[in-house]
Amino acid sequence: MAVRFTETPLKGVVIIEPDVFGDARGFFMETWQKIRYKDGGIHADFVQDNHSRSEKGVIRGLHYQLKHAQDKLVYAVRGTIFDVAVDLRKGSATFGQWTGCLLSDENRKQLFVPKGFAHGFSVLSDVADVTYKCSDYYAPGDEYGILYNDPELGIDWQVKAPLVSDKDLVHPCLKDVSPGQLFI
Ligand SMILES: Cc1cn([C@H]2C[C@H](O)[C@@H](COP(=O)(O)OP(=O)(O)O[C@H]3O[C@H](C)C(=O)[C@H](O)[C@H]3O)O2)c(=O)[nH]c1=O
Repeated sequence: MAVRFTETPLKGVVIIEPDVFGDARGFFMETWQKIRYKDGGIHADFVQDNHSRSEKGVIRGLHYQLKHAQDKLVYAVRGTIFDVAVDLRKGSATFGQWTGCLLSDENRKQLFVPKGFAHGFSVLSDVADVTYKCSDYYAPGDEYGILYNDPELGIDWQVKAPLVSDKDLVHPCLKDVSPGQLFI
């Protein structure tokens, strides 16, 4: 078998299906391997691993960084999330469009979200543990967001009555973001 890399409608956002080796004890999988992922077009040099745990119905996002923009490799170690990327690249043919992918401890898929995209996810299972590799360091002063329920984005998060942080409730809609806070 080989790791499968599948392009999404948003160029650069890639669904990855690593090999999973099951046996009577359980399973083993490599969740990232630099050369193999480079061969698959994932050229990010990751420097930080994150892990967040969320309850059912949580939506985290839509977040992005500018000066310290991060490529992200997202993986649901436990539970099921609907992982979403929104194209914020000025001049992109898919600017303002979104794509989403179910990532779970069943399908063991990953989503690669490159710089230039806002990222967020909703939690469909009782709890979800999400880990993601980032290609730049956390920069608290370089955090930006888009309102998760921006009517023009029309993202179907597949959750009712979402639990969202106060911070995420006050992000602007994409149409209200100043051009200087989008990607060249
Ligand atoms: C992102 C981050 C946060 N933190 C600290 C700062 C806060 O005290 C606490 C929670 O942070 P926050 O509420 O920003 O966490 P999320 O809402 O999950 O943010 C993430 O959500 C979406 C899905 C993303 O893609 C980004 O990685 C990130 O913005 O962790 C750190 O120490 N390092 C970090 O890299």
